[in-house]
Amino acid sequence: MFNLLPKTVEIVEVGPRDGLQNEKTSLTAQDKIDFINQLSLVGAKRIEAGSFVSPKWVPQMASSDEVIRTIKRAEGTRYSALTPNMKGFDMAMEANTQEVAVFGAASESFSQKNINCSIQESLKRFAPLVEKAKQRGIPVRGYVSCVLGCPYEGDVKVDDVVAVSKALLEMGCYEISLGDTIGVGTPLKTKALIEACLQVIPSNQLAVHFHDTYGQALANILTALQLGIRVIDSSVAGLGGCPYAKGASGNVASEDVVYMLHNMGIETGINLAELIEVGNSISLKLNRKNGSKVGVAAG
Ligand SMILES: CC(C)(COP(=O)([O-])OP(=O)([O-])OC[C@H]1O[C@@H](n2cnc3c(N)ncnc32)[C@H](O)[C@@H]1OP(=O)([O-])[O-])[C@@H](O)C(=O)NCCC(=O)NCCSC(=O)C[C@@](C)(O)CC(=O)[O-]
Repeated sequence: MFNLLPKTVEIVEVGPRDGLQNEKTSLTAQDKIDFINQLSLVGAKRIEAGSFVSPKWVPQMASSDEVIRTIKRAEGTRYSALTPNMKGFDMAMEANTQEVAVFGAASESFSQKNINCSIQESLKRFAPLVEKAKQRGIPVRGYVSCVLGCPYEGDVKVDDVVAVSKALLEMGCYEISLGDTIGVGTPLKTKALIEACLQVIPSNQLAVHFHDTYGQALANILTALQLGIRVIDSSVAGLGGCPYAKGASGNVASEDVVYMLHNMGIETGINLAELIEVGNSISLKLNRKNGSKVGVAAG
């Protein structure tokens, strides 16, 4: 039944960005630096460390510059940041960011609410950014939001997701992360979506990014694994959500994903016991309930 399962999976820890961007308590730059350093120490190999977006739109990410400059970079770990436009990209480069991500959407309304432009305009905005990144040897990840539903439009067509994903790939993004922004996806819909994306994107260039609003994320991740996906985004303690997707809960908790994978014999390079400690401590710092079932169960 599970004959396609891999020996290893890459976890992209998005807690310091997707997690913190939607928390009511804004952390100091030093708190964020400590948090990211702890994630590096537990063995996270890919960490989304910040976001160079307008501080008027997302004040929680305002200190990304200082954070990325100051974190202690572990050997073999990649630290990335979101960059919606050239201004963000230039700021990311000044902070010596190793990898950046552009973020588009498969829904027009979400694109407008999130980055204040249409899908086509966003692609036009990203193209010179990706070109500049290529010239500097900076890898660019491409996010597509609302792949399984939109907070403003409801159902989203699979063809629309495929079209934006293909455009980002052809532009030069090395990996496309499919975002179930409001966590409405279920396994059969996930399967149909990934199968359609695999028609135009090789499995080693696809990642999945599930929010856990309806408790479906692990089932969807298992579905993605069986279809050959090997890169999973998650957020320690299930932090966060998207400020422009009302009602969206946090990402699937990293602890829950790592627990599932390790117990299926799939390696992540992450020390689960230490990750649980990081999840408990950041939850305390943010004065919120730990959103990881594994974190809570392990105490
Ligand atoms: C994209 C913009 C900037 C357009 O915002 P805009 O207002 O259309 O931009 P603008 O070019 O007209 O500039 C307006 C002001 O913003 C400044 N500005 C312009 N660009 C930047 C920048 N990069 N960094 C800092 N400042 C910037 C610019 O300098 C100017 O400053 P002012 O003259 O008013 O003082 C805005 O809409 C924005 O910042 N949006 C960010 C939204 C966001 O961060 N959303 C959350 C991340 S996406 C997400 O969570 C989904 C994901 C990725 O996780 C996957 C999933 O789950 O689906």
